[in-house]
Amino acid sequence: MTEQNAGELELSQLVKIYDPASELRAVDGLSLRIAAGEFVTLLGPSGCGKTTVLRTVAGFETPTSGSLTLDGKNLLRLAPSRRPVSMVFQSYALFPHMTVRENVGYGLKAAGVKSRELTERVDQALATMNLTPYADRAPAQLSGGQQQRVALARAMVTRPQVMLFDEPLSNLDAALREQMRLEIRRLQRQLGTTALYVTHDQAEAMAMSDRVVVMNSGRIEQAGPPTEIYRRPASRFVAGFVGRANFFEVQRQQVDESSAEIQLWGASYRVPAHSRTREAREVVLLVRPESLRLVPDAAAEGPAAAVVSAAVFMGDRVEYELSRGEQRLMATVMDPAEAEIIPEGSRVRMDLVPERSWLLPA
Ligand SMILES: Nc1ncnc2c1ncn2[C@@H]1O[C@H](COP(=O)(O)OP(=O)(O)OP(=O)(O)O)[C@@H](O)[C@H]1O
Repeated sequence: MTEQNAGELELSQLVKIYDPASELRAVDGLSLRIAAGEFVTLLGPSGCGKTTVLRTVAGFETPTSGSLTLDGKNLLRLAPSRRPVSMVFQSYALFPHMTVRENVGYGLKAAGVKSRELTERVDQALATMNLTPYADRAPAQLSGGQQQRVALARAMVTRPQVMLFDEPLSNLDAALREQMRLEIRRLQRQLGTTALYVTHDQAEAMAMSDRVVVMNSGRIEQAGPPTEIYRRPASRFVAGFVGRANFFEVQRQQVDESSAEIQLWGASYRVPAHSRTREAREVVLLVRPESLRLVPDAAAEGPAAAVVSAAVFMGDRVEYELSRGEQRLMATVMDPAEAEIIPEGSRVRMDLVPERSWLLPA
């Protein structure tokens, strides 16, 4: 691999304390290795430290302690402008008095790239982002989506080893956001650039990332591919933060490291289990809405019985809200026939898909 294409980023034991008097750790001993060319997303609630991590990699913040290396070289010693890193902001941060072409070429000009090469590279970046017809416009004459594409073109034209994204799609409408997710991902793959992306939108994180890092209070709760985060969450926090979740308190007999026998609703099920359930005193069963089965049954009673309190038709699926005493549960049924849609007020018997359920420490 060439120097240009490498880009393994390693964050080790990063700590950031903004205000020594309060001792609040915005980032609390975070370690993360991001492979060259990998797309990693930091996901978590407001204030969990995502932006601080990103800004530390960019060089806009200095960590209180810890190390940061790129391909083994210490990044902390380099000023922000000397780091082979570029950042795309939520607010686009374009220069309003410059044309699109000038905005995109700005970094190359500052780096002293000669005018012929500069023109070629800018033209290429504009073409990649479908911006050629807008080259001579001012940012104010573009839509939000077009402005964000200018910001992307400006970030990629300097051929950074790492691209940082700070909630870049938050200001766009839903349809455009979905389209831009794919565009950013395609561009990142094509360039082979390492990407660190910050969002609090879990769908965005799932759709774009090789790996999702779920953060809470400055620490990593779990890091893994989207399927693992969704299907095999390590904690109740992760399960509840990523996707929608029903939790049931259950008794269990551990079968082995990765499965357990549980009793629920008067039946026994064998379910996959987190390895830490072996030592845990209390466990909880996660059942995603699409793994909760409903059987209409006017005579249903006992713990498996519930009442449909809402049935919402979403086109490709129906989303049910169920009530069982005080508890509110969610069930999703994909693409049901018209006659299969269960009306509000109906009694149902619940069943679960055991292999799609997941036992975790409470
Ligand atoms: N410049 C600053 N000075 C003091 N405290 C700060 C500063 N920036 C962030 N913090 C605090 O550090 C913690 C982490 O903030 P950070 O912005 O990294 O979180 P975040 O996960 O990106 O949140 P959001 O999703 O709301 O942007 C918060 O408690 C925040 O109040």
